[in-house]
Amino acid sequence: MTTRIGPPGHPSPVRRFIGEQVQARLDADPRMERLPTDLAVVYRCRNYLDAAQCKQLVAMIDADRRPSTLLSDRGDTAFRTSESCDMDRWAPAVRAIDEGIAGLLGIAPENAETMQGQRYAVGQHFRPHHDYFHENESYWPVMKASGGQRTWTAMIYLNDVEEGGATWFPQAGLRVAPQRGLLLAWNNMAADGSPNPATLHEGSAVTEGVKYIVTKWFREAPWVAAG
Ligand SMILES: O=C(O)CCC(=O)C(=O)O
Ligand SMILES: [Fe+2]
Repeated sequence: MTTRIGPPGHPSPVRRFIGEQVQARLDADPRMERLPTDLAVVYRCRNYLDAAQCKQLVAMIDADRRPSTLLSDRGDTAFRTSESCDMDRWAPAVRAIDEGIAGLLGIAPENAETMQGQRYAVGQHFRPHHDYFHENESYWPVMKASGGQRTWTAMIYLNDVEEGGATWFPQAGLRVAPQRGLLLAWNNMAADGSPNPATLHEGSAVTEGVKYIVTKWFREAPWVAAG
């Protein structure tokens, strides 16, 4: 999750295969639109969720939110200032959406971490980071044993935001403004299955209003919850 110097990982046939399979599936799905960059594989789907589904997830986030945490022990509390929560995977509404996203990507639902809800108030942000694990960080052995590398990310905006709150990929040159129901999905790996540094992204600060999202991170193998 950090932006340290040095290669974050190595090529991998398994991750390469997952990348190709999911990309082929999304290319064939008329709902999906590939965003214009050669540096990363990023798709958008407008109105993936309807207003009622979004409203229900927002209410669940509001009921359960607490200050967000970081995986890396960078000790920088200003890095991710939003609030977040694990969504209850057994709640019927969450379960249906979980399974829907896994089906959309064609990845086994077991490979996904628990869906995470996130809320940003005015001024809150998530500074530029990678969703993949840096394999030279101290947390890697634990992550490797619990499903391995994060391959694809899927996130959904649950509301329109008055101003700010875009998801910005500074290296890939993409900026996506929040829009209720819009799903964004990208491969955190490069074509050879190694972590792709150009997937660096931030949740820019909200300047007016509040922003709600849900995020799903898919592992290369079935995910085993820590603890
Ligand atoms: O809030 C955003 O737009 C990005 C969120 C994000 O990067 C994440 O949850 O990993
Ligand atoms: Fe992220």
